[in-house]
Amino acid sequence: MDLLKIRRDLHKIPEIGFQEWKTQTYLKAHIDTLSQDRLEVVEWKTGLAVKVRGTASTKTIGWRTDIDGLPITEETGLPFQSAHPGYMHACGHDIHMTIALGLLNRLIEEPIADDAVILFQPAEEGPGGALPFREWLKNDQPAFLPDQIYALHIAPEHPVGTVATKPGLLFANTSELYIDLHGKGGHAAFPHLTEDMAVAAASLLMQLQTIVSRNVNPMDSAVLTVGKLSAGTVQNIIAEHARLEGTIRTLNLESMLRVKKRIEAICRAVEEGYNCRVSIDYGSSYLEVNNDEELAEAFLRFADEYAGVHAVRSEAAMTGEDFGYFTEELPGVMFWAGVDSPFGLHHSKLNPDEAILEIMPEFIHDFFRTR
Ligand SMILES: CC(=O)N[C@@H](CCC[C@H](N)C(=O)O)C(=O)O
Repeated sequence: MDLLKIRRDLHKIPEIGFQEWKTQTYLKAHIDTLSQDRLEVVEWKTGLAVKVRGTASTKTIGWRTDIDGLPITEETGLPFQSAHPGYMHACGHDIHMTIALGLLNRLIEEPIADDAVILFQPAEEGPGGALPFREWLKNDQPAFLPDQIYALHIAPEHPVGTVATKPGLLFANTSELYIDLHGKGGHAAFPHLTEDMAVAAASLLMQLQTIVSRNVNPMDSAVLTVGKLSAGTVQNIIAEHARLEGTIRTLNLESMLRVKKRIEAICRAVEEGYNCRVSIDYGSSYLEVNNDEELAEAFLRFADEYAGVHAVRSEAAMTGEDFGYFTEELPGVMFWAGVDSPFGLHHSKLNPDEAILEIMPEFIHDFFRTR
């Protein structure tokens, strides 16, 4: 199986959450070329679940890969860069999918005792595919629901061969944040006759920055990032609409609720102070990823002794991952896997080292044997 070609083919066709139709077609076409003797494949929206029958199964081991891209214009200049203008696999899901296909191939070539399922899950970046996928598996395809589940995420800051994780809390819980401000716009020369939403939004953005520093216990942690701020139409019209788009990250639901209460209070004050209407939409939210203590320790021990792999005990991170909906109900482990790129996740120049493709499918296959 030519994993390099697969990764580059997938890299060219990034699609956002629940639009991954070309990706699904590509994955299906590839799976069709494999020996079908032990395989069963079911489709869910733009995703897929593939079961490989083991030789003497007592349980089902799961592997999850996400499959969506991001709305970012790629700037790597690579010969196989995105053919979809404005979209890019800037979070490594092309690498994740290729590793999953490589693992599938190894499970077919050399079956393990237990059954294995590989879940190709849409919409990790948003609005979140894991929760509805999990519910569908539970209700409609229980034979595809694993007893344990594993997943990786590429880590640009680590060299290839390094895997990093920890027992317990690994990733934050998240909520998207969309705030719209509406007021009276007008001519740039007559500000006293208008309510300028550009100024109101600027003030709101600065006030939001006080929440983490002033309202969250310093011994706890939270992030409030506004990634996009837009207002107005042209340079000489006072804006009647502004919009902030962001994300909130906390380590527990209680802090998430506290941050949201403060956002709402500040928005009410901005309404009053700038004589405008402010509406808040929290979009989609993800549960924190909690690694099973015992399985994470077993994973780290296995990785530590595996030739060519270096195991690191990581810190928790403020990254979000809807894999948390799997670890909510199933014992599982997510880990970082090094890809050594000077540009990080969600960067238009992210360029993971493809050498990871030579290591990971074999490593995961061998780890699955020990489960
Ligand atoms: C691994 C990773 O980068 N995940 C995303 C998940 C985004 C969740 C949601 N759209 C949000 O922005 O809150 C991340 O940004 O951490």
